[in-house]
Amino acid sequence: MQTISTPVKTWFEQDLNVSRETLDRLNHYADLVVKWQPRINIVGASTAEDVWGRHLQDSAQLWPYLQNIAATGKIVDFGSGAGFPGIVLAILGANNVTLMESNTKKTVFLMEAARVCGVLGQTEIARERIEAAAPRQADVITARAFAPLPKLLEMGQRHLKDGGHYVLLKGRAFEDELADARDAGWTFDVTTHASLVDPDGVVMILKGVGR
Ligand SMILES: C[S@@+](CC[C@H](N)C(=O)[O-])C[C@H]1O[C@@H](n2cnc3c(N)ncnc32)[C@H](O)[C@@H]1O
Repeated sequence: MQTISTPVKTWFEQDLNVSRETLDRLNHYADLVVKWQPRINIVGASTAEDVWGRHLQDSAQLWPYLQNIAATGKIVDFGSGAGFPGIVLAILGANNVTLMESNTKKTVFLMEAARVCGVLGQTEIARERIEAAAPRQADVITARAFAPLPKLLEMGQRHLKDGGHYVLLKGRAFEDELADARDAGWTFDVTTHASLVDPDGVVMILKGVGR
């Protein structure tokens, strides 16, 4: 079992109000990430020591911004890697999550994680390059540590349905990325919320994206 600090556990139990069963599934997932880490380097080795704080909570902090669409809406997670945030969102209750990941070893891990965590029926694991994949008609596109904003929007618009939006985890360069996206001709309404995990990072929500 991976160590979970008291504040992180309290946040999951009280702020997210997750059930015992969901916490157990997240525990299975955390164990699997750490077990596979030496084999395929799915997360940074140093971050595997605090998989709950660095990866699970970081991903789960998106949940309050997605909860209202998660039952029926389609979430497409770009460059899911080990499943952050896509697998975490499925465990929390998102019913229709597409995990787009081009690396074969990572998609093998994602299949195993989805099976072990009981979310295979809620997830599509797409071993594809996002630029080449068939349009997915997403209600929401999520991404963490995937690509700078102009590139992400370039790839995303084809997969987003009319009226869809982005919910992104962004690091300290988020203001520069917003400026770069505007310089590239993108228009959007943006809201940012301080990250609970990265002192310089934000949850970034982009609506009405166009060019
Ligand atoms: C830095 S990792 C981040 C993984 C995960 N989102 C996380 O936060 O831990 C970026 C991932 O995007 C995947 N990726 C990069 N370009 C891609 C593309 N064009 N299509 C699909 N996946 C891509 C890589 O294989 C890699 O697993």
